[in-house]
Amino acid sequence: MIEKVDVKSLNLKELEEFLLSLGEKKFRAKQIYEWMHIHHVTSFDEMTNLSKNLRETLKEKADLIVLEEELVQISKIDGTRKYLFALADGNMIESVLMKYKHGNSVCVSSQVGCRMGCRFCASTLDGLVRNLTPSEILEQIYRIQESIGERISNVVVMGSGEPMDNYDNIVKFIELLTDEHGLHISQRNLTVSTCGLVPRMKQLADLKLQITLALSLHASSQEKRKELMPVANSYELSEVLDACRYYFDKTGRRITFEYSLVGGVNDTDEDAERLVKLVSGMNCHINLIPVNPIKERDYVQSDHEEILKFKNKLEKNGINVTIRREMGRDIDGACGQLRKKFLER
Ligand SMILES: C[S@@+](CC[C@H](N)C(=O)[O-])C[C@H]1O[C@@H](n2cnc3c(N)ncnc32)[C@H](O)[C@@H]1O
Ligand code: SF4
Repeated sequence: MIEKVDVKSLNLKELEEFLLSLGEKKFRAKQIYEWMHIHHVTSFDEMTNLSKNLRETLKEKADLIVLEEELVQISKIDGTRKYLFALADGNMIESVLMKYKHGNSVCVSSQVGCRMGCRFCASTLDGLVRNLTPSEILEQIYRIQESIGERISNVVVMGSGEPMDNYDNIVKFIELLTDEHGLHISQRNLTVSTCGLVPRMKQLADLKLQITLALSLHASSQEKRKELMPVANSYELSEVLDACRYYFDKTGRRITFEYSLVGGVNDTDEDAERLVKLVSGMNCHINLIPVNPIKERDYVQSDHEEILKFKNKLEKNGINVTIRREMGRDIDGACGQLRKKFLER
């Protein structure tokens, strides 16, 4: 069987080449591109300015990737929505919509599952199933925008999966998401979070994009990081921080460090002091995240007082720090949990 072309993962130039290969005029590509990336139609039949013949050819030769909304949970506390989407092959992924005063932000998944094995994370419990295509990552945003009837202005790649482990597809996704002929989200409104795959972080830096890179740090010593994140067995903390400095040098973009506070594990005074030393002199921002306990592990959240103490220590040393608001506390919290619960059922 000849494989169909995933047209939503093609940039305009590639789509033009595809149309030319079908014996069609180049300008058809722009029309199809707009139907997919601006109007977010769900079938070739809705592309009404194309001839019937062309629509039939497209059905035969191309795939129009569309996600199916399987379930939505809406937080009564802050309106956060958690979506479970079905992919064409039956796999499930989750995405989150957070409503802020400054606009709507969507957190997307980059893989089905994850193979990085971080101890506190529900996404990795069953390992990696597969990478998501650029179209499947984009679709999470398009379906959510269509379902709420409001524009999405911010995107964070912080759902299930390690984006730097799906590098080429993520870079293509960024190109399509920020393209002026599509949804045209500003690069500055996009954050990509990584557990610290050093060579890929440097490769991304070399593209000199204006996106924010977030590093999941979670520990201030190599030993403790290794305990929480197996990826630390491959890269020393010093190498990961050097890659962050490299990213800043190439892009001028301030790095965000994510630090999930786990009670009794990485939340002591000593941890905070080491963290201060580690990032001193760097143009960065630290996001403290009270860990969201998952039932498969016995990690617990730090006490509220400990969290404040930790934050104050950083602030006193001139570090930009925020405690991340726990959005959607009343719906299946940690990413990967909703999918896991659904699969178990
Ligand atoms: C799910 S990951 C996805 C992006 C990328 N793989 C990474 O690790 O940065 C996004 C962030 O959520 C954090 N995270 C995962 N499970 C968590 C939990 N149970 N509680 C709090 N934060 C968690 C991760 O450490 C990471 O900083
Ligand atoms: S925290 Fe990120 S890298 Fe680690 S297992 Fe979860 S999704 Fe994967």
